[in-house]
Amino acid sequence: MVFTLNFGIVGLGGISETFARDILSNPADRGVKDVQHKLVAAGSSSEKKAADFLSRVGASSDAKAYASYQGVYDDPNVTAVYIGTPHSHHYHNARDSLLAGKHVLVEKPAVIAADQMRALAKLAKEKNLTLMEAKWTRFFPMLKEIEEKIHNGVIGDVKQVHADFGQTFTGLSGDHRIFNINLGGGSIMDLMPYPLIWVFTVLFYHPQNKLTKPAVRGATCIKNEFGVDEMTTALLKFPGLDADAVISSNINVGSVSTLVIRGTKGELIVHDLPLSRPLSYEVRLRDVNNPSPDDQERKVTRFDHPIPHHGMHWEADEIARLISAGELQSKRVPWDDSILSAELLDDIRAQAGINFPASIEKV
Ligand SMILES: NC(=O)C1=CN([C@@H]2O[C@H](COP(=O)(O)OP(=O)(O)OC[C@H]3O[C@@H](n4cnc5c(N)ncnc54)[C@H](OP(=O)(O)O)[C@@H]3O)[C@@H](O)[C@H]2O)C=CC1
Ligand SMILES: O=C1OC[C@@H](O)[C@H](O)[C@H]1O
Repeated sequence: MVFTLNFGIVGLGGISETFARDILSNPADRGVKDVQHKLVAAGSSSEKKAADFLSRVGASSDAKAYASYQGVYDDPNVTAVYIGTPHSHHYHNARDSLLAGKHVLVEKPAVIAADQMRALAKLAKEKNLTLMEAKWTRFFPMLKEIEEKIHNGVIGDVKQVHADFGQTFTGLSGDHRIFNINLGGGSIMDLMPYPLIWVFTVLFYHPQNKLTKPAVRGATCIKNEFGVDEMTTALLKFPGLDADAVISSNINVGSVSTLVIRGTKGELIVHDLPLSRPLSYEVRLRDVNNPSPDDQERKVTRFDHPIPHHGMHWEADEIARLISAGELQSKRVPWDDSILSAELLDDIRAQAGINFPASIEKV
């Protein structure tokens, strides 16, 4: 029996379009047989924008176009709402959806401040509804494979993760969400969630870490003329593992993103980035009996993982399975995961000196 999840989407920008196309792709293309998705409604700042969106992405002709988000929340055909609005709006949109009785998949970062995530989790529990942050990369088969290998000691004891995500945003005005402090702009909120996804995968969820929270041991940023961070670097300490993570993000110089995991027996390097959607990796093992690791050739094995379509369908499959099973939260992105990443982003922003308006942080 195939479970069909009826989605409504609010905030019809770039990522909502990618998400819509992915959920409407054939599940067989990714070997999925138990769930499928239908796009039944879209809510926007204008009805025409919503109608054009639905027709462009190939939704069925009975899908409803609304000139408001509330139209989607109140539509009885909608089972789950996908929220693709700017960061500042996630909390309020997710709250409104839950209050209207809808399950929620909310774009990353789910909230501006950790207290907002705590409030959403409490509300979802009270309403008996499924809530998940759209940390889509957590659901990639490649990431699951890397997680398993690292946790099984493929590169020995893991000592350091170096995760950097840079992407340039050129030709945009200060009103654009990426540069607008009132919309939660800057590299920390937009890109840093991905270095964190990798650090969580490799270190936080490492069995020997026993879910011990890392400490932020410093964060520094460069601000741009609009007052948002355009480049940030932070250091995380995992005392349970005796391992560190260096994470960085930038929206000014882009350049070559980096993801290297270093262990006592070698390295695992992720290639074909961005960090949000990588396609391959290599495991580089040294001869542990050789006392001089720097001088020696590594035994290198490469693994390729092409992604069918864009890859956001896997997170949609996850929430469909959760809803079908009556589960409120995902085991791969539980509410505590979203709360912890929000706490770390709060801490990084505080140490880097980035203050958002109180109006977008409040519960
Ligand atoms: N998972 C991923 O790979 C990606 C995730 N994202 C995340 O998705 C979210 C949206 O990003 P993206 O699609 O690039 O953003 P866009 O700017 O392209 O779209 C955002 C949409 O939100 C709505 N909106 C509501 N209020 C505002 C406002 N005050 N200013 C601007 N837009 C508003 C608009 O839709 P409408 O007019 O229909 O209401 C707008 O089109 C962000 O949280 C971002 O972090 C972004 C890119 C990739
Ligand atoms: O989530 C994201 O990943 C890819 C980036 O292009 C985008 O700005 C960001 O929001």
